[in-house]
Amino acid sequence: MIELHRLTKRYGGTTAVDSLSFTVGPGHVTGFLGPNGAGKSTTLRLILGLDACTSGHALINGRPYASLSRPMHEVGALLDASAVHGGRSAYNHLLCLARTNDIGPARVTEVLEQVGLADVGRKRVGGFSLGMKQRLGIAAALLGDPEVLMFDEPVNGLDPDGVRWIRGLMRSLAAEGRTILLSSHLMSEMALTAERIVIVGRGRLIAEATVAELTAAYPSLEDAYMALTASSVQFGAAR
Ligand SMILES: Nc1ncnc2c1ncn2[C@@H]1O[C@H](COP(=O)(O)OP(=O)(O)OP(=O)(O)O)[C@@H](O)[C@H]1O
Repeated sequence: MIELHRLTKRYGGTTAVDSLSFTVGPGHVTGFLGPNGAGKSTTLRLILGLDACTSGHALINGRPYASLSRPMHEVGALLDASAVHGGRSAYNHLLCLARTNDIGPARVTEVLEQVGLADVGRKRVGGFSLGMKQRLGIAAALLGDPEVLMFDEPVNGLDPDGVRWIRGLMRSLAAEGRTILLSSHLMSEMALTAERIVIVGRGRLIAEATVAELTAAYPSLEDAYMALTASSVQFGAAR
């Protein structure tokens, strides 16, 4: 479970996350939506302790990230697939991560197979396509077999086969009773993958509802999103 209590982050005069409170429960995929600059990535970074919050707090299974003794066993995340050392092989990249959390090499082989990278595991990550790097980032998130998983735009760069694979993976991880928070701008994918939706705009909570509730109230999830975020879009192009 992920719990946010009045989470706030200011960067100078910019309030990226503004007193944000919501809970992400286990057993289903929760979609995390919002316009560009709404504060989604900042929120994910705050949950993972990669950035210090200004006030409020975020808890993973009831505890702040910093107090988790073996964090990869509790929470896994894909935030930025390109944040990998290009000179290392996929296998070695994962092995380095695994060692920091007492995870053995057999698990590295297992997750490489799970994400479809077993055949290129010994190749340098620098030569990987964006889609391959996304798969590697997902493998890293899965390494510790965590109960809580967070993915920021995981389908970026994936081919249609990969997009379908991600959809199935997210749903099966949720069906295993895990807590899945999935950030994406692809409404059609979100409608097929998520059961619950959290929408933010300008750092604030706009809506928290099931996909079924939103699609009952609006013609589609995309229509619901457009209506609910209409006054929160900061970077709309001239029409
Ligand atoms: N390190 C930082 N320093 C200063 N401002 C930042 C920093 N990180 C984020 N911001 C600002 O915080 C706000 C929220 O950004 P964030 O990246 O969290 O939004 P987002 O919802 O993930 O956007 P997108 O959908 O475009 O990825 C933006 O105004 C952004 O410019």
